[in-house]
Amino acid sequence: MLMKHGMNSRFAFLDYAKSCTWASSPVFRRQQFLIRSLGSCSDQQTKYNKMQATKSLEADAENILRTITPCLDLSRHKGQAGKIAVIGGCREYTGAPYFSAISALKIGADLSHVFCTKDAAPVIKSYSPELIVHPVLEESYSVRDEDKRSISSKVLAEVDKWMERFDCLVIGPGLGRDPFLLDCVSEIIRHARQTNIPIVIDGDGLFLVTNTLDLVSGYALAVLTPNVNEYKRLVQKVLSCEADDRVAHEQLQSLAKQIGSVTILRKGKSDLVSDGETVTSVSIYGSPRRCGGQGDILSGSVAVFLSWARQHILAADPNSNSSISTKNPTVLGCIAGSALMRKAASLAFVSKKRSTLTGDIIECLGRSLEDICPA
Ligand SMILES: NC(=O)C1=CN([C@@H]2O[C@H](COP(=O)(O)OP(=O)(O)OC[C@H]3O[C@@H](n4cnc5c(N)ncnc54)[C@H](O)[C@@H]3O)[C@@H](O)[C@H]2O)[C@@H](O)CC1
Ligand SMILES: Nc1ncnc2c1ncn2[C@@H]1O[C@H](COP(=O)(O)OP(=O)(O)OP(=O)(O)O)[C@@H](O)[C@H]1O
Ligand SMILES: [Mg+2]
Repeated sequence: MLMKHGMNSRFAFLDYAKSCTWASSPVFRRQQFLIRSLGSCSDQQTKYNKMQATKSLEADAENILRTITPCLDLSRHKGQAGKIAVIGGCREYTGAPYFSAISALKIGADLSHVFCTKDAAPVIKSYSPELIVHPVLEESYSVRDEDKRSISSKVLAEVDKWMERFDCLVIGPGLGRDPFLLDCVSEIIRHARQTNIPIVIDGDGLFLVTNTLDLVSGYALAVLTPNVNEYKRLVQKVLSCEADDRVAHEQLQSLAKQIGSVTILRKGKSDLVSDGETVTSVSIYGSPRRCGGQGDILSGSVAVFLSWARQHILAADPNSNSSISTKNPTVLGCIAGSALMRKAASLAFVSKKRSTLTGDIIECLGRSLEDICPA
């Protein structure tokens, strides 16, 4: 019907449809949503056709994971398999940055740093001697108003000393929502962009970015990993409507496009990944256990695979037939990170069932990668 009349008569179409029972059908409501979200520009018909044609293809996740994971080679030196930094960890949350940073190491990164508040640092250090922990962030309660400017510069200088060494930053696990701390983290994001360091934004980092979209808008090396709540807030803010599962793929694609250049990994029963151009799903494995902390594992996992995907693409023979080397590395990183996290969760669930915790899943990361891509 819509195609027959063309988009010029879309309002006539809506009027007609409202008057019949079909107007209350899910198909009609879905079309209405699409039409509204297209705006009123002249190439609506093309846009509409494109959106109708948007198919979320299930990713060939294991193949991607196998292709981008670097070989273990005696000639390589420390650091070449990845240096990751997590910006997060405050008085309330010390588990989240730990889960993210330790997951990066367990998957195969060489070094994993955590930049957190002074209170959180000794706690995070006590979980593991493997992590390099920097107690540099400050929350409002410990800073006088007159000192805010100088402390903010100090925080930034501390992080900047290290910035260029990192292959990827994960911003947000257990960060908290203190306004002064978030202001400092905004500056860290700006510096990461200037230095072209990829960033994975999760947890409270998404709270910050949702309220200040400019921080990531137009940055192709930014990945957002929202859970259900975080996704709803992003959709409300950016698309001015409610998240709607009936048009999940189109909505995700519009969201990524509207924010500009970023890649979004929407977590859920199936993980959906879009950079605004394509939408891909990862539905393999997974577990029915929903303990907190699995998203933190995912953020560390995506950071490592994103770094490996970039390395793989840089080293790829331009004449090779591998279609993977022509893909967006942020999308590849999301697909591989998601698949590995879901496989580890399913393995942990087989042995731990209802008592599966995040630590159990982390313990399964190595075996999961080994099953797919033997060392
Ligand atoms: N062991 C740990 O330290 C863990 C810490 N975590 C951290 O906990 C923090 C919060 O993550 P969640 O996954 O719980 O985040 P959610 O956004 O899913 O929920 C946070 C809380 O905010 C509430 N909320 C919903 N909408 C809101 C709005 N518009 N404004 C303010 N609050 C709203 C929710 O009801 C919920 O109670 C993050 O920093 C996250 O990284 C989690 O990763 C879980 C594990
Ligand atoms: N219903 C589901 N079925 C299967 N897997 C799921 C389901 N929901 C989420 N997951 C998987 O769990 C992982 C974490 O997603 P989740 O939505 O729990 O993140 P989160 O809320 O940010 O976690 P965190 O507690 O670490 O903050 C994702 O990789 C996703 O694939
Ligand atoms: Mg989370």
